[in-house]
Amino acid sequence: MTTPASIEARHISKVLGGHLVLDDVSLEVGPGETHALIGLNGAGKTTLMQILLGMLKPESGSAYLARCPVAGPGEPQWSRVGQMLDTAFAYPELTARENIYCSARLHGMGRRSAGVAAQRALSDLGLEEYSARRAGALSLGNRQRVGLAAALVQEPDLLVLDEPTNALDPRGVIVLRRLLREACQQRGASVLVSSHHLDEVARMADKISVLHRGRIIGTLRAGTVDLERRFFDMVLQSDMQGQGQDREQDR
Ligand SMILES: Nc1ncnc2c1ncn2[C@@H]1O[C@H](COP(=O)(O)OP(=O)(O)OP(=O)(O)O)[C@@H](O)[C@H]1O
Repeated sequence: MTTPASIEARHISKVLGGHLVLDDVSLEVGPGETHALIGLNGAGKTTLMQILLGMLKPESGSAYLARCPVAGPGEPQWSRVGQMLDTAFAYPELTARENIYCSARLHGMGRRSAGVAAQRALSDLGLEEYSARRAGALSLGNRQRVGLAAALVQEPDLLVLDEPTNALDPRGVIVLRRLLREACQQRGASVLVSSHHLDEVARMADKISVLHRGRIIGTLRAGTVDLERRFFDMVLQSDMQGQGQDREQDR
């Protein structure tokens, strides 16, 4: 029996370029849950996602996917994981369909089922008319759609998506929101997304964590009114506390 989906960071700290970019970060995304990570540029969102996906090692703390440590013995079942980090990755020389098909194969699907799944993913993301076009010749938004189709093609139940909507048009945003909702409802997926768009996050996520200067400084409920103001209040308060502590240390 497969373990229920979950994504977990436990007390993760990370130093990059001599700076502490993640400081004791913990969060958990349960099965059937969409959790959004919001924060200003440079807050540490991508770094945290890279650690959760085993692409970077933390200085301390641990990451778990479906309760399995990401580093160490008993690695997670990577076929259950769909991810898209930073700008959507696609082999520029391959067509949209070939990119998505490759992703399905790399996630362990057989030839026939990968072909069927790639066709479905192309259709889900509204990419059919571009299916035979080289990824390198697509617009930014359509390349992001290819990246998302490649992340979703094998119907993963562990999804880590870094700013998945930043190049999408409003129709694409609605489509992605529906696909993520279906993943949660139909296969109990755990979804972690980062975004700068608070109103969009409010529609997509069950829970919102605010990451600021490498620390989780609070959580917001998706239904909260005036999310933007609450976000900035939280950031400002954290900065003021930080300045107060600096002055104490200077004495
Ligand atoms: N390879 C690296 N070497 C040194 N510093 C790095 C490296 N990668 C990231 N950083 C620094 O780590 C911090 C966190 O970066 P990260 O990309 O995780 O932030 P982010 O929240 O995803 O930002 P954005 O919203 O702009 O994408 C930043 O200060 C960044 O400059």
